[in-house]
Amino acid sequence: MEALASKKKTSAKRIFVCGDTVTKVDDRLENEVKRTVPGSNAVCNSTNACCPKWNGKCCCGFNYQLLMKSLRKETRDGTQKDCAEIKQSNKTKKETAKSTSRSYRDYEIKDISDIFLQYNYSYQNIPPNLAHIGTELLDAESVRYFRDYDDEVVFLGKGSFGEVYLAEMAVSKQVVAVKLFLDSDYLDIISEVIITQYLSSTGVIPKILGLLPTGLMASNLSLVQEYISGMTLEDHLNEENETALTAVNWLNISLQLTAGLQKIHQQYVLLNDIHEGNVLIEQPYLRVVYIDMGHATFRSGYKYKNYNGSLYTYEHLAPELRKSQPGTPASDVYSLGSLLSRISNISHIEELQKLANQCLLTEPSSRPTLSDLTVSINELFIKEKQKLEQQKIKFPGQTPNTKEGNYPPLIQYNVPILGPNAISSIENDSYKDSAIINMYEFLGDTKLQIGKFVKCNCKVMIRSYENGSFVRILEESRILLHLKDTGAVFPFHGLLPTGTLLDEFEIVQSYFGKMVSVANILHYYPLRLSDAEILVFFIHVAIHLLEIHRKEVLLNYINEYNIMIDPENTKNPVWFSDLSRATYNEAYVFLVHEIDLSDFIFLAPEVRAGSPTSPASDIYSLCYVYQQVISRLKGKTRLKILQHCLAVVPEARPSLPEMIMYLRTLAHSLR
Ligand SMILES: Nc1ncnc2c1ncn2[C@@H]1O[C@H](COP(=O)(O)OP(=O)(O)OP(=O)(O)O)[C@@H](O)[C@H]1O
Repeated sequence: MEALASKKKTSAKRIFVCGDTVTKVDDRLENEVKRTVPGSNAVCNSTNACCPKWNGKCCCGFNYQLLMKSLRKETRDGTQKDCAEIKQSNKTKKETAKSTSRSYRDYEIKDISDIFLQYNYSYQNIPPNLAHIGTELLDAESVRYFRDYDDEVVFLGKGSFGEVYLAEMAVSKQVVAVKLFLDSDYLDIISEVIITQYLSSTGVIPKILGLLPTGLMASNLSLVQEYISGMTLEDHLNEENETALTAVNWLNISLQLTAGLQKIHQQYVLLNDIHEGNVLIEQPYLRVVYIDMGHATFRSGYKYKNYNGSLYTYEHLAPELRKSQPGTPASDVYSLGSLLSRISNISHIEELQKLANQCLLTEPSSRPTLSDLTVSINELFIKEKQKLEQQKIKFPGQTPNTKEGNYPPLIQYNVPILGPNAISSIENDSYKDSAIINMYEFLGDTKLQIGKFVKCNCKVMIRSYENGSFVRILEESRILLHLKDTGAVFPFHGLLPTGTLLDEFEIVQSYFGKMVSVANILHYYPLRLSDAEILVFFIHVAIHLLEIHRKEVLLNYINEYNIMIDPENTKNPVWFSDLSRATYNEAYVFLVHEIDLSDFIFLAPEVRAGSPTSPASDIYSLCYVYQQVISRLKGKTRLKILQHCLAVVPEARPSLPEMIMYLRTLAHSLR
């Protein structure tokens, strides 16, 4: 008992039990290699050039594994004790953890660059090999393992080659997952690391922060990666966990799986081992991330060896892989098909099963390409999106007595079409207006210009969409007319034709020169605003949003760039400027796979996960802007963010009247 207690005490102090360097073993390795292969370099000239899986490059002409084995044997007693603490705690975890253990490590590789080309994956920008890819070697102190109440390191999961622990970077405090490789070959580890690093830019795998030596042997390494907070796809598919995911969520996941794999293949990488345990679904946004590049190959096909016939039991692998034939992009498509099939079972989306069946065809050339598959799943997603968007929205404050259709249908609003001479240009470079530039930079496919409306000799803002559809432009115009009396949007003057096509229309609205966006305020004027001024401004914004919701409109796209302020107008100082995604009495579903979710952090989590928008999702976005403003008020009284305002569960967020009341009380207390 006493011995146990004292052991605990030591372990609590020694957070970095696995933090020694590899110098010692590298020195020994170097000497040994120099002795065995005169003229060669110990861990290869460039570590990257060593691995057979990097396009078949192997620079070391000696039996590396044999050497490592003998070194390991020699040093076993001394060096391998370094990770004793973590391994000890693993022992217990091993018994409880669900093992996805697979023992088909033996493989051969075959260059298949030409096959990637046949799949229309461009050869441009694909390096000949990955010899240039490097990964930072971290020192022990840079990573701190989290410990639970029992002082055990926090275990995240286990695979056949490693165990994964929760930690944080000591300086940045970024939470990370540390994969401790167990009984893995040094070259395999480096291969996994290099391919993971190479794929970093795709955004569909966890980012690598570096490699952490965890003992004296070269293979005593841990991979430090971005922590993905969520469950594996396997957990979601496990019916015991009765998932709350809806059909649109599942289609979102399927789309990300397909588009994500396509991004990986576009880099000439095959994963060769796609299964439910190797996909993480980040909560609450349902971002799909492929983990475990342990079998991934660059420019090459993977050929599993099948000494004892056990490969036949791995049903997620394509038949050609199970027959020990080399893999191609179609082999990954087969494994993807087995995921889609399971998703279709649980979500009851029959059309998805049809697509999965095509992926699961025995003949690789009969399986669909990933681009065809993305198009087909996208069609299913859009069908589901339309169904959801047509559901009537329940706005808070609407009682059973509230009359249905309080307001006229949008079609009743007549949209004026302006003549060719309605707008004259403004000479003095008005496009340099900072607010406009600021909005312009953010809007991407939207163009904003300023002109003079001849009829009233006043400044107007002209908005055009690069890929706009007439139906959408018309709807936005009618919503602007519908909201006219709220004062929450810039007065709408009409549509300006710019070409001969129906989609070529620009929206003309009033423009008040002195206004700035909240983003401008944040970037240029943060210290000029007092807490009280900030509060007054947010009370105005919240009241405007309430008026908009009362008119049964959702904005669906509130961020710091499209809330405009006129500091000199005390009566009505704020406007919402972008109604390109606003809906009247309907929800909006974002095409999640088409947008870079990291740019849309102001959207409510459920919306980023593919669910329809709601009054609560507008409130989330508003609070997000509010939080942005107050968090940048350095050196001032920090106004507390409204409790639950950014809650993950929409029902937990306050209503707008509650928010307004809270902000007013706060403003009152500051007087
Ligand atoms: N970046 C991460 N963030 C959070 N959890 C992770 C992360 N990476 C891995 N995990 C957890 O650890 C488990 C094992 O990781 P991983 O699949 O990489 O190990 P492995 O030994 O290579 O597995 P396999 O047997 O599939 O080859 C995963 O199932 C997951 O639960």
